[in-house]
Amino acid sequence: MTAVSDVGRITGETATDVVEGEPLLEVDGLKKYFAQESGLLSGVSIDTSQFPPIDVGRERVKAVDDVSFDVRRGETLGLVGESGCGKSTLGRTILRLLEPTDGTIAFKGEDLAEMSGEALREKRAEMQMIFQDPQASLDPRMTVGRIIEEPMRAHDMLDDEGREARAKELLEKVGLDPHHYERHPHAFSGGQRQRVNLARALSVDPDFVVCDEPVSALDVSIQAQVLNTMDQLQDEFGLTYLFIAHDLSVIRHISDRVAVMYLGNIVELADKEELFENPQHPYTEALLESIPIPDPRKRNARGVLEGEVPSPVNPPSGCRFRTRCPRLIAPERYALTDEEWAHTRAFMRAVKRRTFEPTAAADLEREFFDGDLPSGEAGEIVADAIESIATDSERGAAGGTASAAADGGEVGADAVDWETATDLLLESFAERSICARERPAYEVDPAYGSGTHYAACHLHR
Ligand SMILES: Nc1ncnc2c1ncn2[C@@H]1O[C@H](COP(=O)(O)OP(=O)(O)OP(=O)(O)O)[C@@H](O)[C@H]1O
Repeated sequence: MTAVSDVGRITGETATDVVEGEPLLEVDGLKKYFAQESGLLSGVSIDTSQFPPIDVGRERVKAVDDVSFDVRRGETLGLVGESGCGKSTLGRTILRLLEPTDGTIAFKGEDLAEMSGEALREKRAEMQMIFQDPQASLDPRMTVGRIIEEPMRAHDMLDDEGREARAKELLEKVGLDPHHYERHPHAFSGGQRQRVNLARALSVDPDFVVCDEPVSALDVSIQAQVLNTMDQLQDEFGLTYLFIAHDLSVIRHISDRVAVMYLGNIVELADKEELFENPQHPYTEALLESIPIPDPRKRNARGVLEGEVPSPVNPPSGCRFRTRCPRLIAPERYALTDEEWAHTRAFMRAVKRRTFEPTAAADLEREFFDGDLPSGEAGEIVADAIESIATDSERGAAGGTASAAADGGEVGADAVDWETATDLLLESFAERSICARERPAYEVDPAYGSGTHYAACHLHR
């Protein structure tokens, strides 16, 4: 049970309106697009849903694109994903530090997305944010006492004396010496400064705190101490956390449930143990496999995420992870065996990334297909792709690749037509996969506990 300390009770209202375990925050269909000014031509996009259909100079960065989840009172929901996948934007949009493009953000049943002016200002006391860089977020000219009192002053809470008493009490609660009330931020270490930030966030007695990479800038040894303090404060103050981090070991330490974000979407959400022990999305699996393994003999077992995160301006259709996914699903039309598809997929990825030196067609067939191309239409497509890149093929004569034949019909490694092969393979296989056609959203049976396990992957269809 959560015990709310006296220092927490200054507004006379302690979120008793939402019972522990019930949703405190319900996010539905949330989008945050940024307009991005860009170069003359790169900025021209065609949007047939409007008139005129051409939109000049404005591209939209789809940082958060249709995200739905809830955060239950008293829990810590971890939010993890690679850099640039939209975690900070999601956290800030929820707190209305950024204007949402679409969707609802229900906090204790009231839609923050619709709120403005005084109503929103009042709500802000109930929701606070802690940022990554404790240095940058503390004004060096102010004493820590004043820094902690600032939000109380902004929300007209208590009188001068009351604020000072509360600031000193909070210093103690976050593990600092109340006598340091008059000190300036520079007198504190990084970990201590983050504790000052915690005290400041708690000063207005919030129910909900978005913590954006709060320990990423700290030494590993200090991280655990600050996380433990955050844990204690959560119990004592009855707090609910949305905890953003790219570091899975930090997420594992602090979270009750974990949401995994990729390119503006939540791709998996489950109880912590379920997510770590029974991951069901290939992106989550890849993230877990890329946790550094201390034992150097096991390093080769590490999975590595291939390629770059695509641009959020023009994200892939269907499942956003499909362009990097090692488990892309075969298009139904070819009726490939698992082995044929595994070979085809590996070949397609290798061609796309140009990870091999082209050789004779028979060598490529041996290397990628054990000398045995898939049967039927798929096999013909693969044979055509091989034809485009093999060093012994008659590309010019086949008429497929004019560039190869342009200099006297000499076909060598430099005339290899990677582009034709890549386009052919991607159009025939990747673009015809269900992964490219439909956005996945499934619930799977949990192996650990009984919590809901959401996995946005068509492997669960
Ligand atoms: N003000 C902005 N204008 C345009 N694009 C933005 C803006 N803020 C963020 N973005 C873009 O939105 C995407 C998501 O960024 P965001 O910072 O939310 O990701 P993140 O997962 O928090 O990454 P990091 O951990 O690196 O902060 C990125 O492509 C980023 O470049």
